[in-house]
Amino acid sequence: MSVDGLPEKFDVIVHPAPELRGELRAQPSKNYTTRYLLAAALAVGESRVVGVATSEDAGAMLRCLGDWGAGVELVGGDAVIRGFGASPRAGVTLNPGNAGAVARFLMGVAALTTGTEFVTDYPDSLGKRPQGDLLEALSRLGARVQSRDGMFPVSISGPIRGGVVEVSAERSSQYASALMFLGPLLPDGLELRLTGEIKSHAPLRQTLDTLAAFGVRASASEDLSRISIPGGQAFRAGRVLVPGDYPGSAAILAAAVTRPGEVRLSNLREQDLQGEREAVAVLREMGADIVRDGDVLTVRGGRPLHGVVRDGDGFTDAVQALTGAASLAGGTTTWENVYTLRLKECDRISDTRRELERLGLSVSETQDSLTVTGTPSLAGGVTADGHGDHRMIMLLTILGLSAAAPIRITAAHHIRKSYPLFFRHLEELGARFEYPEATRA
Ligand SMILES: O=C(O)C1=C[C@@H](OP(=O)(O)O)[C@@H](O)[C@H](O)C1
Ligand SMILES: C=C(OP(=O)(O)O)C(=O)O
Repeated sequence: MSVDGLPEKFDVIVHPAPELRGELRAQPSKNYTTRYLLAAALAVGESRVVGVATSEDAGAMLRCLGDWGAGVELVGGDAVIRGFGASPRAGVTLNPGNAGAVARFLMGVAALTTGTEFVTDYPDSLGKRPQGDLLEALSRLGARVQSRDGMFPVSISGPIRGGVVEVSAERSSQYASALMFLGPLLPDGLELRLTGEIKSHAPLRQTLDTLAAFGVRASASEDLSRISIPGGQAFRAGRVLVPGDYPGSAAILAAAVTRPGEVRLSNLREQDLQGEREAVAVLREMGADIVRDGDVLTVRGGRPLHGVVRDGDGFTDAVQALTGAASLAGGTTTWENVYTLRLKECDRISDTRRELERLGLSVSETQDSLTVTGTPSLAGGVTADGHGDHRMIMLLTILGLSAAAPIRITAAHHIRKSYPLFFRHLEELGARFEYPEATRA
């Protein structure tokens, strides 16, 4: 039984919510869960990752680390990891499911082994996402690499010594993060040169933060184009606490600002490297009433909102949620510099335009931007395609709560990739859902 108690595969019917009211604790951060679990496995000895996420991506990381030889035990809400240090088991086939960051981080570390295979049971999602930039960097460092045109399935064989290497950061920051986990364990370390226009700076800083939390030395230029990681280091086992998750909470906040009522969301620390923290400022700029008291945000919903023009790259995983608010706001919103959204679980620019148009909204796109003109009176009464993408499902749910008639979202169980309790949390606030059998995989 999954943590949400819902069927294995389901569509969701989202009923209009007259108001949202109540208190929630933000779920554990996706990005810190994946990082802390990996760093714990790269340490020798026992680490405790306190309050890990229960999502599919967290499960994928735990499963792969276990397959590589780490001891993995879930104790209450914590993960106790006995690490394999610099010696993950060779000759293993890993399946990271649909988890992009997990897949990329593990592919970097695979250069420590004399051979690791990567497969996915999500050929239409992770299987279509590009891995070439990372594979090229590993290959230039001397690893033997095979792939299907830079995509899954992939095989990587080391060992390698390290040194100076360029890696493109134009399509994803995850390639550079992957090398940052590998670098300290190589004899010669890594001098990373990030090429192209660097995207997603925030997750790179979260990786640096994680290395520091595990006693690993690394230094970076201010613009992150040069990252220097001395070799021959060890990750130091210890105890780390996973902070609250801003990307998933952005969806709760967007739902709360667009309905009448009052919602308190705790466990969201103010000083945090998650870029999606900016969702709070963006919603305020749109006219939302959100007040912070320490780690608690209080939203008084139902205020009229207006559109904004923003560079979305700094809060990439909150763009879908904020598009939910923008779709219900007066005027037009544009997210600029969001090309990388095309390379996520679905094409979050074109697929979003299609779904919003199906709901009667006026939307346009360029190669690297998305523009939506909002409406305070959404008709609903349609079936929308969740595109197997948790963040698309969050966006459509936000709209369903405000539409005049219910919206059905296909294959809504994919919410579990990052936020298994999303519907349950909204139910606690008064929302109403039905969970009929899924009409697609
Ligand atoms: O490093 C990470 O944990 C992540 C980096 C981001 O990806 P990109 O760097 O591809 O934008 C983000 O979208 C993803 O959900 C998690
Ligand atoms: C894009 C995402 O995840 P990943 O790249 O880790 O699959 C996300 O969480 O929205």
